[in-house]
Amino acid sequence: MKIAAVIPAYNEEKTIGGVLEPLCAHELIDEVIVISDGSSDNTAKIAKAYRTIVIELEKNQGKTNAVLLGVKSTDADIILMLDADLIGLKREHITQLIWPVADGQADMTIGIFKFGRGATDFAQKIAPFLSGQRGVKRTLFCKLEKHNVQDYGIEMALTLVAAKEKINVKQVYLSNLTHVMKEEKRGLVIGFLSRMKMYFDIMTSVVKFKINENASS
Ligand SMILES: O=c1ccn([C@@H]2O[C@H](COP(=O)(O)OP(=O)(O)O)[C@@H](O)[C@H]2O)c(=O)[nH]1
Ligand SMILES: O=C(O)[C@@H](COP(=O)(O)O)O[C@H]1O[C@H](CO)[C@@H](O)[C@H](O)[C@H]1O
Repeated sequence: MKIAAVIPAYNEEKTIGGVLEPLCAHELIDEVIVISDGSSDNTAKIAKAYRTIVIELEKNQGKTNAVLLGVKSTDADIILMLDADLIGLKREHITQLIWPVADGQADMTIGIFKFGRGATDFAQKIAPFLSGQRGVKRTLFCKLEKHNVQDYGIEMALTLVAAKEKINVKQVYLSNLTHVMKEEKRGLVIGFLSRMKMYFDIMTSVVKFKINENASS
């Protein structure tokens, strides 16, 4: 059974090294694929210094496209999805996300921050289905194709497909892990506007899913 980590990264030079360090050292991970999504900083350069495959997109294509390109580039049976802006990623978090899927206890894991930072813990407590930290059986990605998901819609779409297919989903708590929030990366105004765009992408993904389901029933 082959396991690949897929890391979408858009201008994450400050944090990507801290994600790749434990990932590349983990014995259960066969491949680490970084998709630099039109980054204009040193994200790709830093990623290349590790045991990784780096796909460099010339233009920004959005998180969903970046992840799906990464999945298409590997024949791994299990995909570990991780964001490149995590702070505090440890070996045990990686094991927690992949082991239930590798061991057949679950088809997808969803990682929830706990004891990281108040704001990011709270966001994941109220919307665990949005988390970008997941172990996912490859077959689940095939079921996404007809939904034409874009930008920040991928996690919501995976969650909806999993519920529809009644597949086994396991939530795992990732202690002392957090990420850099949009407002911290881009400033309050642009960060807030990016957050609103993200919610729009998520809603669009729900609407597309419902329309497709109604059309095929
Ligand atoms: O157009 C984008 C936006 C985000 N990301 C990556 O997707 C992950 C999750 O993004 P996040 O929720 O942190 O959003 P952001 O704060 O980057 O908008 C991070 O690794 C980003 O670098 C990406 O590859 N392309
Ligand atoms: O936690 C959240 O509310 C959002 C927004 O994250 P930021 O705090 O703006 O980095 O991020 C989560 O949801 C996104 C959409 O599903 C995912 O792409 C992120 O990976 C996830 O962390």
